[in-house]
Amino acid sequence: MVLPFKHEPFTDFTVEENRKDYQAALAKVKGELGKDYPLVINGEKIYTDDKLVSVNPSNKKEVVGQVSKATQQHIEEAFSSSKEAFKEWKTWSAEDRARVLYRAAAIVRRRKHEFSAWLSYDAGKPWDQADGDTAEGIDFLEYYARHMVELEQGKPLADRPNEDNKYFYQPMGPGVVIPPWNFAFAIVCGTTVAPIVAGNPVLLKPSENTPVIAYKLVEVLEEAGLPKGVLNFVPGDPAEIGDYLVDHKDTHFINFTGSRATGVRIFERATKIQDGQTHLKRVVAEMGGKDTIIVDESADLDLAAESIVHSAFGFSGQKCSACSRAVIHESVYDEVIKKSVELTKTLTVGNPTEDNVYMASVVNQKQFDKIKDYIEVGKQEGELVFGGETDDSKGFFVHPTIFKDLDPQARIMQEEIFGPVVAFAKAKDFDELLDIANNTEYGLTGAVISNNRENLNRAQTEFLVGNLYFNRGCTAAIVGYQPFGGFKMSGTDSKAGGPDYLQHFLNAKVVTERF
Ligand SMILES: NC(=O)c1ccc[n+]([C@@H]2O[C@H](COP(=O)([O-])OP(=O)(O)OC[C@H]3O[C@@H](n4cnc5c(N)ncnc54)[C@H](O)[C@@H]3O)[C@@H](O)[C@H]2O)c1
Ligand SMILES: N[C@@H](CCC=O)C(=O)O
Repeated sequence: MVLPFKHEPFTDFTVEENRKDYQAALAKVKGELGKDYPLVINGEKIYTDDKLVSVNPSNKKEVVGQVSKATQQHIEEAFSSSKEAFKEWKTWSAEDRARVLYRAAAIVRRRKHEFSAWLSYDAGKPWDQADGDTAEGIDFLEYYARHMVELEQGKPLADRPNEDNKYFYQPMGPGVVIPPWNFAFAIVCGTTVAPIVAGNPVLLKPSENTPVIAYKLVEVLEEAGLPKGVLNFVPGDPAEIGDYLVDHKDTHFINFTGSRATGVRIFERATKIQDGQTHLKRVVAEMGGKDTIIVDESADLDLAAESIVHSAFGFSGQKCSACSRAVIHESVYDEVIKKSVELTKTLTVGNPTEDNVYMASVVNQKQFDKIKDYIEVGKQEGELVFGGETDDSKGFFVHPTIFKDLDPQARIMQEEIFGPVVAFAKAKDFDELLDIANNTEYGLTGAVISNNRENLNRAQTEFLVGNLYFNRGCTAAIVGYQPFGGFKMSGTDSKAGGPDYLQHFLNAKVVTERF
């Protein structure tokens, strides 16, 4: 019997036994570091000489694994295998496809800390963040499986005398999944299994930063009974195979999550019809954010500081949902900054493959350098009130950093930093709080900390973001509870983990019969 969907509980690391279990998982994974991982095409494991090397971002000398790189020739083979696999896979009932996902969820659940430990190594995730990432992956498996079974019933239509109308969904064909590194299990898993459970074969090109944990998902799905060719694993250099995957005539959909620059490039390229292409490509592109928490004069100021600090610095701000702008009513501005600084002082920074720290390193040298540059920009544009330290001698460490007195048009108020940097700005009334919140090209998440119902009601329609939160932080959406996706240049508002998501990978069909 399949129980109703309920999200996977998080691990409480204040419990000694849970801490010990996590340390045991880290030790197990440490014993498996440095291995070689193959491409997987039509179920066949292919090792190439050219490799992506994944290192532990908190200890950059430690090699997590080496993953074979796919060439354009491998992509051709993967498309052939997908087209062949589609013939069978599309005939499976939704229940049978869903069972593969339920089984995969059970496998991951049994090995939950092990998956999270891989995330601590491959993506530099602190324990609670890794645990949340793995739990979200399990949720995507459980949620999309149930939802596809429901969707297979189609939707009701009006009927007339002597006429029967049916509305139902059919899979589209092979497509490409291109995820980011920052939810290296959850987003890879969700963006892959959604089109698969809908009946489509997938070519998965994981991020070059976190290919090892992506391979672990491929292993699990194979163990769960996914037929060969339905999921082809084609890691590689995006400069060599990115456009090739997107442009390919056999690509029916591109399920992309990542930066605005890459998303826009994919969106544009996908509109060009290639020789031999017989369909329009669908593009799901979930992109960056410049997310704001606004605090009015009626707010609980401790709650405001807690919401800002945890949304800004959880996983070192490397979430599309992270709070990078705090816009505060002038009457409570100084107090909220003071409380935020006090709370930030309590956060620990270290190596999550050794300790249960609040923050770890950022993902790589490129991100480290970029964030460091933004900290210098912030010093010119505003006043540094806390943090600013960086150290890349062993890992890519950036300490939590707070700036105040920013002009709303300042670069650090407008550009996505994707690091542990938050900028405070002041507003004179609720109109100005909302104006500043909306003055970016992004529209992903936001939060309002307020006890004024009129202000909350206004924000509901006037704060232009896909995911808006009242009296809590702006991160940590949960599958089935807060479907996720952004407005404006944050993306196509696909609402991952929600009731409209699978339709992005399905063709709706109407059949009418006259009697
Ligand atoms: N909106 C969301 O749901 C969401 C979720 C997570 C991350 N993000 C965003 O993702 C970004 C961070 O992730 P990232 O650094 O991996 O982003 P990125 O754009 O650099 O890379 C994302 C993916 O695109 C691939 N890629 C790069 N160039 C490509 C090309 N020319 N063609 C095809 N694929 C290409 C990469 O290899 C990777 O797999 C941030 O901007 C963050 O806000 C958004
Ligand atoms: N869904 C995640 C963010 C994903 C992007 O990085 C959240 O809600 O915090």
